[in-house]
Amino acid sequence: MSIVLGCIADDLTGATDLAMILVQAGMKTVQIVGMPDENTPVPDAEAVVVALKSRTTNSYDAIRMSLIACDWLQKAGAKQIFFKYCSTFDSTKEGNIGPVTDALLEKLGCSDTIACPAFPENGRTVYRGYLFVNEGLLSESSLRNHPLTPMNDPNLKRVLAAQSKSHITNIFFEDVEKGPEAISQAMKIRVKSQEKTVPVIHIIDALNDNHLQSIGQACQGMALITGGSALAQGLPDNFRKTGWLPNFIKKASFSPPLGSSVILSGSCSEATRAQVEYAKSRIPHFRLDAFDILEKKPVVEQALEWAEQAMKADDPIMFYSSADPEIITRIQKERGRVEVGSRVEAVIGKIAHGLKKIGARRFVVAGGETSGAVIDALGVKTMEIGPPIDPGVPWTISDGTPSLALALKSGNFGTEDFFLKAVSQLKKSDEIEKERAK
Ligand SMILES: Nc1ncnc2c1ncn2[C@@H]1O[C@H](COP(=O)(O)OP(=O)(O)OP(=O)(O)O)[C@@H](O)[C@H]1O
Ligand SMILES: O=C(O)[C@@H](O)C(=O)CO
Repeated sequence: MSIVLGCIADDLTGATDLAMILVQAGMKTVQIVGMPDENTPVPDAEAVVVALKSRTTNSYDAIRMSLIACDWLQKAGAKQIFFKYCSTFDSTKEGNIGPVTDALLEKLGCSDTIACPAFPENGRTVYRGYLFVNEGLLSESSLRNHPLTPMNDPNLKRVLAAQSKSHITNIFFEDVEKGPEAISQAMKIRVKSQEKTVPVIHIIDALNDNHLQSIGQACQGMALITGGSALAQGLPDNFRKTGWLPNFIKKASFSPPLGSSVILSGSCSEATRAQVEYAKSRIPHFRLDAFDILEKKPVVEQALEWAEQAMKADDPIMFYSSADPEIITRIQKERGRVEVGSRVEAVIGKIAHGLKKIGARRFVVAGGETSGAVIDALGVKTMEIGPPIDPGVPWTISDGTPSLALALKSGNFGTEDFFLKAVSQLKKSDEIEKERAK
């Protein structure tokens, strides 16, 4: 088996989201955590997703990491590179979506690429170049209060033009609706009519999965594509047409390790806060106070002491630092956004490490940055993708001994009962396994 599609994701939960969509579309997919190097074995897979932590780093580092990942994927045989970012286009004024796309365009020698964050199943659609979250504009959604990447402008052309040296164009819904041929044609016209000698990035409208399928088909043979995970659903068929991918889909097996279940939430999104509230009234929980963390109180020790007792019962337990926007704004004003974020992440990582030592084997983590910190602390290098819990969030199993079951949830994904649903999904699979073994 050789790699056909090489993906670079700018955060961990986004990578898992993409890997799940590729698996569902029939590609054997492995996720590599962090930058691969010459010692990283090429997995036996058709698609590889490299999960970086480059969404909120400085642009220099984001470019450097993405180019190294791209190089590795190309050497491993990838015929197309997919730069995956958030379906809500999470980025700062400086980047990193624009700078990384520019650098990849240059490296791959492309005249153009596309940018399409749409993820209709999760309510993200693009119409006339404006990004919508459910029924409203991006800038009216809770993403305007994101602690690291507040999104206040829904006009993707404007947002990307501020970050990128490329020429930004739009391909509107009317062309997309007509299908792959019309989309390809529209892209060609825009590249031809471009007077400057810079590459072109086409922001493409997409309101539903049919549109994404058409866009995927129109991208056949394009060396670089960029967008949200849902864009991937249209790609495997291109590879089947060229014979790079078999026409049958093999179902992968999934056997999660046994052990205690823990929930770690560092996401402060609206969806996660509702999920935390839901779980709080049902399972033992421990609040991580960001002010205590900044004052260097022994939060990790206290949390683990509590966990040793709480884990004696069979219930999952939850740790959360998730807080309301007013509290976040206050602490960030006092101590700086980056400082607060990284200190809280470090503490959650240490707690995860301690929990593994005392028997936790099933981790549900909320938040992309938080998941990155947890995975680092747990020493996970690769992950195999298992069954979906909710759109965009699968169970996964890590490499290494002991192996761990991990559900890494993007901040805004999942239903209100997500945490408990994820845990009971594995319990059900344990019961089925027990029955089978009888
Ligand atoms: N109480 C708190 N006060 C200030 N910052 C916090 C607090 N709790 C968590 N944080 C920080 O907020 C950030 C949340 O980002 P994270 O990526 O984990 O979640 P998210 O943005 O909701 O998820 P995603 O990136 O998947 O959309 C992290 O850096 C985390 O450390
Ligand atoms: O695309 C999304 O919304 C997610 O995969 C993600 O990246 C959130 O951090």
